[in-house]
Amino acid sequence: MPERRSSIHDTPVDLSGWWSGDPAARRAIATAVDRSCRETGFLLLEGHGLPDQVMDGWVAGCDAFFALPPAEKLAMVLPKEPDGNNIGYTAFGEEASAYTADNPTPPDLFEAMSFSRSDAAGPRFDRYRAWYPTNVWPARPSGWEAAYRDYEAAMGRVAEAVLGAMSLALGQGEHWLVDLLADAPVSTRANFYARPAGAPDPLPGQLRRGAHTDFGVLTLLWTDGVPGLQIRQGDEWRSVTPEPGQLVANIGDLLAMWTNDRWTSTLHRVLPPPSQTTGPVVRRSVAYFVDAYPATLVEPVPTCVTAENPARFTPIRAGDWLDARARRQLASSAAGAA
Ligand SMILES: O=C(O)CCC(=O)C(=O)O
Ligand SMILES: [Fe+2]
Repeated sequence: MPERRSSIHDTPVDLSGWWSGDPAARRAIATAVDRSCRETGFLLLEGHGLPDQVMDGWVAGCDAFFALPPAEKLAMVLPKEPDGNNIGYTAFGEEASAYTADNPTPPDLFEAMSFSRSDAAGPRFDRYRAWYPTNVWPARPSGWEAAYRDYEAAMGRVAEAVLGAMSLALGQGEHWLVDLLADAPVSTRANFYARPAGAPDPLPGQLRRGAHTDFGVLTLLWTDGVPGLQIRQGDEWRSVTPEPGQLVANIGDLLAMWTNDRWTSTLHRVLPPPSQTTGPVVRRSVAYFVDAYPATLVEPVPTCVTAENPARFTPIRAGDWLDARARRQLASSAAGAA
């Protein structure tokens, strides 16, 4: 039976009109973004301007890193910041995303490597330095940091366009989110989901990535096209499988709060390969997370609050929200674990 794909496949959002600056083209994109954000909180992006060779260069470095001997990768496990952003290597079995949604499960079947924005200099960042760690690069693969810089700059432009369209859609003027998030923590996480040949089937309830919502404002996701990502729609899980060249965008908890739930922060997960798969199945993804400056107060915007739909959230500082959510995803903090 063909897997049930999400309706977002029928209505990808084409950003190509954004780059001309034409106000009518920008408004049309904002309308499309608003529709997708209301319906699913997930968008497929085309015309996003991220050059293939930039993404390919970055992903080639990620592949080379994950292929290193385990000891070399484990040397990149860095101390966890109790309040702040974490960079470095996440070993297989270290995290379970579903804990953040109050659903204890066995650990997720992935490893990851995370990086922070590399332009966070100055007093405003120093005040919250733990949220803006300085990236640490392994000796191998060579050239990976340079590839990151190119990727980071190009993805930053995509994020600006999407945030601009979102701001217009919310009736706030196109610079609203871009300005509000100029100093936000931004992180990139390369995910590597390896199932070696002959691996035992996962434990009951064990996924490549457990069901969770993203904590921040906006996530831009590249995947290699290998299926697995699903989003929750009513009572169903629907598959999201971008075509080559498409990016996935989804909103996180903080934007759901800012929009007073006009846009939803949708539960999503990554399934393992079908049981009794004998050969190896690798899946790779790269997530670019835009959060919000820790001191920023997040509260429903006036354009999303009416007499019939009063504010559903009390104001919360972004840092308090992000920190509470991040603490819960370490496997060791699971309900019932030590
Ligand atoms: O690998 C994927 O497709 C999704 C990863 C994800 O949800 C995340 O990193 O938050
Ligand atoms: Fe996610």
